[in-house]
Amino acid sequence: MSTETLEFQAEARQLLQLMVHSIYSNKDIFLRELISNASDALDKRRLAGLTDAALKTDDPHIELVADQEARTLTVRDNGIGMTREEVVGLIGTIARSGTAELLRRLKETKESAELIGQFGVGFYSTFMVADKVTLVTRKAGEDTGTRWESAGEGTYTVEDVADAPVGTAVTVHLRPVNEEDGLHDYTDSWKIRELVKKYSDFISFPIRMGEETLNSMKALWARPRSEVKDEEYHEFYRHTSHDWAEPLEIVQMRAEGTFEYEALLFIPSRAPHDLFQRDGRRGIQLYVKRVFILEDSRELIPDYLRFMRGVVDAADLSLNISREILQQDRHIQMIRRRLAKKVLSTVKTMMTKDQEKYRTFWREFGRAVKEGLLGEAEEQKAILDIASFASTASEEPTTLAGYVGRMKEGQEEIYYMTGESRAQVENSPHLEAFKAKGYEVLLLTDPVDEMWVETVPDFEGKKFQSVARGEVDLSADGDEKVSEERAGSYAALLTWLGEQLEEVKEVRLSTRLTSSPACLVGDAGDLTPTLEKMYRAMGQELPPVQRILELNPEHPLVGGLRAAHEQRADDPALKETAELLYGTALLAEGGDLADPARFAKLLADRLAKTL
Ligand SMILES: Nc1ncnc2c1ncn2[C@@H]1O[C@H](COP(=O)(O)OP(=O)(O)OP(=O)(O)O)[C@@H](O)[C@H]1O
Repeated sequence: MSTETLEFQAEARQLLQLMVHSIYSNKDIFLRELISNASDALDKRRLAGLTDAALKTDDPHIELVADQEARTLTVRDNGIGMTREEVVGLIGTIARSGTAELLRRLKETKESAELIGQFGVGFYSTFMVADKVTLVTRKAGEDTGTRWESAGEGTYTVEDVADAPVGTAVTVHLRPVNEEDGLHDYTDSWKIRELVKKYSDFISFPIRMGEETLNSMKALWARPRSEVKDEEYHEFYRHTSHDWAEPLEIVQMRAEGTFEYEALLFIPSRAPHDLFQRDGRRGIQLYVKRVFILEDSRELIPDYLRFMRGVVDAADLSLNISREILQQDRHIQMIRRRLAKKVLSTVKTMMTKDQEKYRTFWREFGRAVKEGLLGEAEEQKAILDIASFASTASEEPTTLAGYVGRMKEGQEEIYYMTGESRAQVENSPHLEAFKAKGYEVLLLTDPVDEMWVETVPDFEGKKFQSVARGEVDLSADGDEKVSEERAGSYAALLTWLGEQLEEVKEVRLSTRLTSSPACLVGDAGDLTPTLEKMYRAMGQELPPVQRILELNPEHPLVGGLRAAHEQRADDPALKETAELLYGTALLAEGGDLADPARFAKLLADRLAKTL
């Protein structure tokens, strides 16, 4: 095939623009990106060689060649290489799903360097230092190679080459040195040594310059923590996670005995953009005796900790292990449990040692971690210990231990209210009496909250009790309970209302209200309105969930309605009042009226009469 000139895909072009105008202040990183890609390609070739011996190489390595006269730096690997189609598909376009989102956010924010790092631009970073980049590659097992070249401006060329060795060579035609602009002399062997040492020391293949090997190739997870500099951990994190920001915490683990493994995990400092996407990236890299085996092994960490990054190196697995086998392997399941436990205990330590860090952790990942509450009892307990929730006590979230510590005398249960937002929940009528009497209520507004409160029985023996469900009795001494006498005087109204309002299954007097006339509550096992909505949104057919209408006998509207009902039970206007009362209760908790137009008309007619 002859030379073709092709256009970069629109998104790729935009990213390139950002690179050419160099938004990173640190331009040095292009080298680690190229080395990182070369290392990945060598991993892939080794894996391919396991099934097809013809693809093997005896001496996998990365080679750096600087030419001071020509002002070029070449990074060459004898890895898997690319076909012509792959070059066009992988280098000319950006397939990653987050890119559109990234570009949208880049337009909105100034922290572009950080953002970009979160998504990783890899190869394109070369255009920060180059005015032209040439890539020559041949895929292992193919006869023809491909030459790709671009000045980073909109187009690139591709052509076949006959004599390329297997692997990939990227030649960066360097722009003039400009120290002020952070553009160093990348043909200087000292500079190259420094950068390799700094960013790529842990790469497990030799990085050579001439006869010299520049990196130590030591697996970081195999070295004692005291011997490894934080920067080294951070570089390694960056290599495995493609996250620009420093990790929040490092979690290291080693197990000896019948099944040996080492783990070096990182808690990122912020949630990845795809944390809640089904096809989002998750999982941990699996190594076997220092040899890379699998990317993103979901089997190694429970799903609720899917944001964790890092490496597990297991000594006793086969190098040929497949995902299918991993899923069933007993040892892998054990590793997963142990890692989860270790991560949770690390966070627990963080809570006492570094509050700020803990708060960041929970803010970024709490929503995912809470999914673990739907799992096994042992994990539930560990997660409840590190969880925080919004609460009526303060603007800051509280831990459950904190809540229990503030419980009022005689209070047996942990009160909570679920809903869609803090504002909606906090102002809902159900909370009135709790607020008035100084009971703290947890405000649970994540979708997963609706579910775990159903399955988690208690925290330290204190049951979770919804303030919007079942009967509540806030009166330790009984004086606030609805007296028999009062109940009797309302009996007729309650029965009548029950007949008028088809939507409710019962009408009763309430002790949870102080200023609102009415509210809607559920029975203990009933679906909450939010859950009902969620199920419907997922396409499930449900019979309408009937709730209980609770009335505040202290409210003039309720008192007035009783008096009116005694005098003229068959007045049709009373039925409308009942409807308005019900509709108001629904609106107050943020619910949706079945027939808003009818409600609006009834209300407008009533208001007109008051003028
Ligand atoms: N030296 C190489 N050998 C073989 N394939 C390569 C090489 N460099 C890049 N590629 C291919 O091109 C793709 C795109 O590379 P690029 O550096 O832009 O992104 P990435 O490495 O996938 O992501 P990130 O930058 O986040 O690490 C790679 O995923 C890989 O498939």
